[in-house]
Amino acid sequence: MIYIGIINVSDRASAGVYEDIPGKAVVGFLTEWLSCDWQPVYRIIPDEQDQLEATMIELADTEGCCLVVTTGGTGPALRDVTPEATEAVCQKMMPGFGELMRQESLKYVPTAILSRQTAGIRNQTLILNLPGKPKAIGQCLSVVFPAIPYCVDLIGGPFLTTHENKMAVFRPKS
Ligand SMILES: Nc1ncnc2c1ncn2[C@@H]1O[C@H](COP(=O)(O)OP(=O)(O)OP(=O)(O)O)[C@@H](O)[C@H]1O
Ligand SMILES: Nc1nc2c(c(=O)[nH]1)N[C@H]1C(S)=C(S)[C@@H](COP(=O)(O)O)O[C@H]1N2
Repeated sequence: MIYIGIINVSDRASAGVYEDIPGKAVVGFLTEWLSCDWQPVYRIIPDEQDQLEATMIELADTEGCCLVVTTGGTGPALRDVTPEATEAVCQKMMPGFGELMRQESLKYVPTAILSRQTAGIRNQTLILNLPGKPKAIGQCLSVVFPAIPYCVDLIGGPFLTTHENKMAVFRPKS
């Protein structure tokens, strides 16, 4: 089975003040796009760096997720520590993901540059940050997703397939 982790990083969602709209949106897009069998491994946690690092490590190392998507905690506010946690648990950073998502988000909001969203590799897991705004989820995930299956191939993960009419992915011919 292919496992994909989804972590909603939000003080308010973890306290039950918000319904977890961003996390559910990630599951919704992946369900629409992926044609392979997969299962979500789902967590909602507060913006606490230690807890976030421990959760990323658990989903990558123990649950065996090939991809972990976080939502929220990427901004400049004091409690926003998702990029720091991502960097702390990854051996390799993948700055192109953040660059492309910010460029795309700028088409929608001038505050796109306030997100420090990034991505990185922990062993055989790609960890990807999305902003917490529900609308940002699809805008950001759809623009980077075409490169994700090949990235997962390159780190020795499972072969992710998609419905071509919903989400066309790109794998260079070897
Ligand atoms: N379920 C939701 N419903 C409506 N808006 C949401 C929801 N989740 C997040 N947002 C919006 O996205 C913004 C950023 O979300 P994020 O989860 O990073 O929260 P935050 O601003 O860090 O606040 P906190 O961590 O205290 O909950 C929120 O300020 C809010 O405007
Ligand atoms: N596509 C998109 N990107 C976005 C936004 C948005 O509404 N749509 N909001 C921005 C704002 S206002 C902030 S503060 C940062 C960080 O959001 P986060 O703390 O919820 O991760 O994301 C930015 N990126």
